[in-house]
Amino acid sequence: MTNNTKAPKDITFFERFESDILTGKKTITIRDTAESYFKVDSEVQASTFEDNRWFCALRILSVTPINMADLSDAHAAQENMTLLELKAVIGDIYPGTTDLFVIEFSKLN
Ligand SMILES: CC(=O)Nc1cc[nH]c(=O)n1
Repeated sequence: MTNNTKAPKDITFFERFESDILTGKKTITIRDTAESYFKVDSEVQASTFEDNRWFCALRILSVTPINMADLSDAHAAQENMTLLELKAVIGDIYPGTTDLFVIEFSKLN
């Protein structure tokens, strides 16, 4: 039997976000549809994108669709950025993409 359900246990972050996650300053990540499949309440292992180095486990608290235009100061605060910085970062990572997902998490260890 083939199971095509995606149930990934891992998520990668750019190294520059690692310390903010470990210190609890960054509690969301904004991803495109390709990375919107995380299950609420699941535990995922966080590694660096650059060298795939594990740095912590996370609990997924919510996965919420959002349009780029609706990103707010509250989202920026959860990313430890200004809204201007957040929109620039997301625009760099996902150029031309407006359909996004806010993935809220808590650090487990
Ligand atoms: C590797 C990668 O895409 N990392 C991202 C993307 C968006 N937000 C974030 O916190 N980290």
